[in-house]
Amino acid sequence: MQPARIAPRDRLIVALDLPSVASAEAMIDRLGDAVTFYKIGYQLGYAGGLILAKQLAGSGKKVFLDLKLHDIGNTVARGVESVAGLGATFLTVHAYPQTMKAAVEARAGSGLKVLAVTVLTSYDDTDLHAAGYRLNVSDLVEARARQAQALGVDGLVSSPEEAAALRKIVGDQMNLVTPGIRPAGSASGDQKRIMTPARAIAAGADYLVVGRPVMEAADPKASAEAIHAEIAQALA
Ligand SMILES: O=c1ccn([C@@H]2O[C@H](COP(=O)(O)O)[C@@H](O)[C@H]2O)c(=O)[nH]1
Repeated sequence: MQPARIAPRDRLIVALDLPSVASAEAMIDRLGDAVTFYKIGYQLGYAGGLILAKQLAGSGKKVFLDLKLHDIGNTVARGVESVAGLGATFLTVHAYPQTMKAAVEARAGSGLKVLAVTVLTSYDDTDLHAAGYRLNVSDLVEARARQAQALGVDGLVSSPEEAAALRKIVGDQMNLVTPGIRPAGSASGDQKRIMTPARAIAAGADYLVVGRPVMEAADPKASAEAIHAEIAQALA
């Protein structure tokens, strides 16, 4: 079920959820060769992180820009064109048809892959209903995955809880990228749909996104290496 094309150590994507480029650079130094793939989201992106993203990509690390774009199609397309020049591997957009269509068209010819965020991993059914949706999480994730696939989106962001069902729907052509990863004993924080690294890989996730369990660890490098070991064991 797991695509052989992904190097095992690239399956861990560490979220650089930090307040400044200086703190991110210190963390990258500390993590060294334990991390090959970094995610930059709102916190660091709005604090100079897009320049860091370009430098990281230029230095041989892989970069996931988790910008979760959602706007009118023209604005999304122009934004994606700008992001395509940064050398990132992945960019997120919210899984709305106009947004996904614009992003896919705008990334054509670049190396950038567009990921659609299906339903945020901090949401459960109650949260979705409070936001005005009638569907439950699993049905909305699946409906959005089908739309994303039909529109040519490169991958999906979901909880690992949905990974097995999504694999059946989209096969192995779309990347399944899963936040909501919590090694045994880690605090869940605001995440509501979580799994351990080993269970997420066994469920069919391609990439595991991990932030606080690494960023807040006493020894972040040891934490990342422990996740790699769990991934390797699950793949064996
Ligand atoms: O549905 C989603 C989409 C994105 N994220 C991002 O992943 C990391 C998770 O961080 P943790 O500290 O491991 O919870 C964070 O940057 C989110 O913005 C997500 O959690 N869920």
